[in-house]
Amino acid sequence: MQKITVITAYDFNTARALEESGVDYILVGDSLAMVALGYADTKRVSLGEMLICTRAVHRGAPKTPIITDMPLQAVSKSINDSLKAAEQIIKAGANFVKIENAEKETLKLITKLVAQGIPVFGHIGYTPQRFDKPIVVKDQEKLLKDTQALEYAGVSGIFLEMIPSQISNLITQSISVPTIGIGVGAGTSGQVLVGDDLLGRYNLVNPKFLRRYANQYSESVSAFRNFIQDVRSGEFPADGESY
Ligand SMILES: Nc1nc(=O)c2c([nH]1)NC[C@@H]1CN(c3ccc(C(=O)N[C@@H](CCC(=O)O)C(=O)O)cc3)CN21
Ligand SMILES: CC(C)C(=O)C(=O)O
Ligand SMILES: [Mg+2]
Repeated sequence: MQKITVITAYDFNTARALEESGVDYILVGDSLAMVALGYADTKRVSLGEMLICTRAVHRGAPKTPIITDMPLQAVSKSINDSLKAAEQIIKAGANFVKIENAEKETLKLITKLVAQGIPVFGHIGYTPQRFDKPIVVKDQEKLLKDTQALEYAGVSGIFLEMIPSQISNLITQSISVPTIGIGVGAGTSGQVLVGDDLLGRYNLVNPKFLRRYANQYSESVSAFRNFIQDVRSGEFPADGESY
């Protein structure tokens, strides 16, 4: 089977480029909290902010399946509020919601969402909404139990973040839904990276799992500097560049 590819996007123009690239899924990750909004972590992003980005991505990539993260603020309330939040995310253009961890309350929520026809991806291992800093999660027994519980709850697939590759392989072999890995080795059904990370556009984290395919941050700085220099020296605008 061909591997599944997932890349995050938070805005219209990045979504356009992703749709043209032929990626399998676009993830509107709550990583947008850090990457697009400048918060210190993913915990404080609001449902409203996730909705704005989901709508923008849907406009840019109307044909690509979109997965949107349920923000912590939408899952730490009553189950009814969480259900309403998920409905709003789907109305904004997402095809799936993704929810971190496999605790009892989370499994209950997933079961209800699936029963209402809202497809869900799970996310276990390092789950940033519940941890203060990145760690590798190694409790094989718990991870296997959690995956089975998520599959039973009806998830469409499971994101695995920062767990040892042997455990990730074991999980992938033991369930019938696809696994999407980040920092868990090559044995998963697919791989995900944050789009801004792989473009070299966001350089405030440097995880081992990150491969950079461009250096857009430094390219941006030098393009901005060139403009500034051209304006200051009178090189811009030239005669043909005005009305
Ligand atoms: N831009 C970005 N990329 C991501 O992959 C990402 C986010 N944001 N935000 C949400 C989570 C957080 N994730 C992260 C964030 C940082 C590291 C990281 O810097 N790891 C380093 C340092 C670990 C440490 O501080 O101890 C590493 O070497 O793995 C890993 C995963 C993955 N997700
Ligand atoms: C790192 C991926 C899996 C994610 O959850 C995000 O971008 O928020
Ligand atoms: Mg996330």
